[in-house]
Amino acid sequence: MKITKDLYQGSLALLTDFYQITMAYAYWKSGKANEVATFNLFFRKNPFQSGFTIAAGLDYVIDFCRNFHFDPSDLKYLGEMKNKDGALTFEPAFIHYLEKMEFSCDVEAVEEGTVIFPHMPIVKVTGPLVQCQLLETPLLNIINFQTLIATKAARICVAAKGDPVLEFGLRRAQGIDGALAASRASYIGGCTSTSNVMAGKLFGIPVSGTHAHSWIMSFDSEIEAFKAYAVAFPEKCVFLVDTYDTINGVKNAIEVGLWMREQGHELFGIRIDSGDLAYYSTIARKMLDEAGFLDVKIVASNDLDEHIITSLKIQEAAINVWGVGTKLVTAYDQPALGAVYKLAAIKNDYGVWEPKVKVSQQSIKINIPGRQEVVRFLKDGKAIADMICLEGALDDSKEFLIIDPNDSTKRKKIKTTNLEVVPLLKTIFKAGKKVYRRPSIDAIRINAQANLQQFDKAHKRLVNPHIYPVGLEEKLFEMRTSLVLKMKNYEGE
Ligand SMILES: Nc1ncnc2c1ncn2[C@@H]1O[C@H](COP(=O)(O)OP(=O)(O)OP(=O)(O)O)[C@@H](O)[C@H]1O
Ligand SMILES: O=P(O)(O)OC[C@H]1O[C@H](OP(=O)(O)OP(=O)(O)O)[C@H](O)[C@@H]1O
Ligand SMILES: O=C(O)c1cccnc1
Ligand SMILES: [Mg+2]
Repeated sequence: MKITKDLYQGSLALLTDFYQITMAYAYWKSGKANEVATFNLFFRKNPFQSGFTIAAGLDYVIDFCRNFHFDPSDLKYLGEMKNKDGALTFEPAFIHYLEKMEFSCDVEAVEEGTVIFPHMPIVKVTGPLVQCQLLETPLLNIINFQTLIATKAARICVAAKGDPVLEFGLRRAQGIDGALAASRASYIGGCTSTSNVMAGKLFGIPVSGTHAHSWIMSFDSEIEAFKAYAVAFPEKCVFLVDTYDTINGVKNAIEVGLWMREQGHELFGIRIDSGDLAYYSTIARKMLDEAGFLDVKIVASNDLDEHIITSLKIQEAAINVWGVGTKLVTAYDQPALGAVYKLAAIKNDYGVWEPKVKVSQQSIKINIPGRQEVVRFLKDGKAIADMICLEGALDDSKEFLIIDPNDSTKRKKIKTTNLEVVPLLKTIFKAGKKVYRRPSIDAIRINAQANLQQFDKAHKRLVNPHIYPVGLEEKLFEMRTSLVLKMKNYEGE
């Protein structure tokens, strides 16, 4: 069994819900497969009651689209599929059609590391209806998870106030790919390194780590264990001090630190992994300082998240580095983002785009119809509002009224004079050809930090953040309202 060896290489086309294939077949059979459509990928609520979200996963989406094709083994599997009555599920001519299918869509997307908000298209796919449809599930699978984890990591880093955050999640992550994708997204969100060596190799993320309790337990004494570790790693050596008795462990770390100093080496840090982290870190700091180890770092771990880190900061815990695993990579308090992928427009026989809407009893679930753009308005480098508008709206006017999609009484006037207007959607594929240069993972991480800098700290507050204004441009709002009313009448409500 090959586990991840072939992942992201060759065909991943069957990594989709069966209904995408059945729809593809039915589109093909009814002659609709090549109608041109636009789908938008967006989410409806920031995760973790956060005031912001960090986009991640586009690099996987690019790989997925570039490799989009059906392998002979995929075609065989689908071609041999039978209904209960024994008849083939898909006609051979459809299997042949899939064999010849080449990715030919336009893709626009928000770059990874960008701060994003509910309702805005994060990925916009335009192309043959059948291809757009087949992309729904894999695109959601990729973007939902990585965006969720990048956001969790960013929140943890906000709590850590600039201290390094080491991602330690592999052992508790959701399987192999969950772990790899989580390490990548955590780094984008601001973590300093991962403990996952494979993620280090695959994505070029720095790897780092300390040692486990088992290392200490395998020796007759803690001192012996520390010394042996220092011999193996005289630089950047971190001792785990809580195997038997934390205060005694710190004493032993100091003793071995002095011994290292005699050999011309400096102890880098200690790690505390249990007990009251505020209490023990404060005592450890005092002991280390008094022994002349002012630069020795104190690493803390053990079920940390943004809220415990905030609490430890308030308690003035003497912690310099945070090791965070389970609650980061599993997005413990909200395990899914809930982004969706909805049809927004179809080109009619006359080549004119027709907006499409899905009506719902819950107004938050009504999608935004039509071909859209998203822009961010910056004033003196600070983000003041985002606008979702119909394509071309920015060419027509310098003044806009934006309206909250969920509450039409919330409105804001924007005059673009003196504002920087930043379009958020970048062209990634044009007619199936990649036109976007993929940034390095470090550039993406820097982009996330730079993006977060543009937002007032009120939006980054971890609890009850101030809601950042994102509105529909007036004409789009009105078009949406009238389309919803029309569709409701049509359905006789
Ligand atoms: N001063 C503190 N303020 C708030 N939370 C803390 C503080 N110190 C530790 N914590 C958190 O409290 C929880 C303690 O968990 P738990 O009681 O399971 O661990 P422990 O008994 O200290 O360690 P272990 O079970 O690993 O030996 C952890 O989530 C930890 O991060
Ligand atoms: O707590 P997390 O945020 O997931 O960070 C990773 C944890 O993994 C390690 O121990 P492990 O949990 O395997 O054993 P322990 O519970 O005995 O410390 C490490 O010492 C941390 O406690
Ligand atoms: O390197 C560490 O200290 C580490 C790695 C994984 C999990 N817990 C701790
Ligand atoms: Mg643990």
